[in-house]
Amino acid sequence: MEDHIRFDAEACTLLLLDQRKLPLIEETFACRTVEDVVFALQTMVVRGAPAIGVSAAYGCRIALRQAMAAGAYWRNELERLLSMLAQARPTAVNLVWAVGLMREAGYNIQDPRELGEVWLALAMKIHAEDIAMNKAMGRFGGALLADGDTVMTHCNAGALATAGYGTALGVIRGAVDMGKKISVIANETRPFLQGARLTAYELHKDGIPVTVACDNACSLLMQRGMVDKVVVGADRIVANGDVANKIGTSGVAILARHYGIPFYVAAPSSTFDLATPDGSLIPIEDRTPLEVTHVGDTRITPEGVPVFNYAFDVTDHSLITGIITERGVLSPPYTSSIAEIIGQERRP
Ligand SMILES: CSC[C@H]1O[C@H](OP(=O)(O)O)[C@H](O)[C@@H]1O
Repeated sequence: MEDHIRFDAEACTLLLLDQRKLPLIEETFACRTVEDVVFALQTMVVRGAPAIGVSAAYGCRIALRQAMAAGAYWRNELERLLSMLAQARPTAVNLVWAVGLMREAGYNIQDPRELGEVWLALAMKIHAEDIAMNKAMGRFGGALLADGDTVMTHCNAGALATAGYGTALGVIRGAVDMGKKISVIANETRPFLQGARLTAYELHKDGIPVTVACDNACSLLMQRGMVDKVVVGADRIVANGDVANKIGTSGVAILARHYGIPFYVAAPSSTFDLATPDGSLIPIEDRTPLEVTHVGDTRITPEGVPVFNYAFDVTDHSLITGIITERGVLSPPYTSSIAEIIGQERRP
């Protein structure tokens, strides 16, 4: 599934497999303007921190084409569009990371046509690098799983959340590629159901045994010894190793600690935010109540009753057994291992 994000350079159009409609309908959503890309990000046509970053990189190229219609004022218009793009979703640091890389690459280029070529090449490099990083994580993380393990995961940190192969699911694919028999428990992950709809879709297509579990079953499954390890993705990992990930992740981590089950996070270096010292400062996205009040088009809560719909929570670094990256597996104390391994900044 390395083609769910495609860019038609001639038409300057971003083509996305519409994840709102999976697993029942496979349909492409076309983004011809920055407004289309922002819509796709905010409504989760495309979602997942690395996939958000790759889509935003192509979104910058679209912004440039759009800005050139402003003639002599194209730079001002471009900056307005880039700012709109960078603010589409607040938690996954990959979004501002990608837009920042594009801005940096184009800082001194005066000719918009030259800038367009530079930005297209960089977006394609970010795209290819993400897949390569995921496969490296698969090798490092796959070695941590044992033949016969049942691995719980939360949300979707697979090919659909990245440019391809996946982070948490990349670790599972890496172990399978090593010849290990791995079964997966996919927490359904209300309210958007990334686990039930997307992780189950990916792994079933790959022939990897997967069972969908209600989020509420987590403790029972662990208590009964049905979970050997937990591997999840991340949207932002900060300097002390605190991790922002899909709502419910911190609860899974607390339960894993209680039952003595190793809890791993898999994420590329582009998901780290070393400028933020700890998880209390990570912006947590507050999404539309409609995702909670409705399942599809069916209302399930009484009119007039308010709901919470925080999209992420923060897992304390003390609950994390290891952080799997493309540069190796980080161990506690994370403040020093992150500074040592991730702090050596490398550009794609
Ligand atoms: C490989 S990072 C995927 C990460 O992003 C998901 O959030 P969303 O579906 O809202 O974009 C979730 O936190 C996953 O772990």
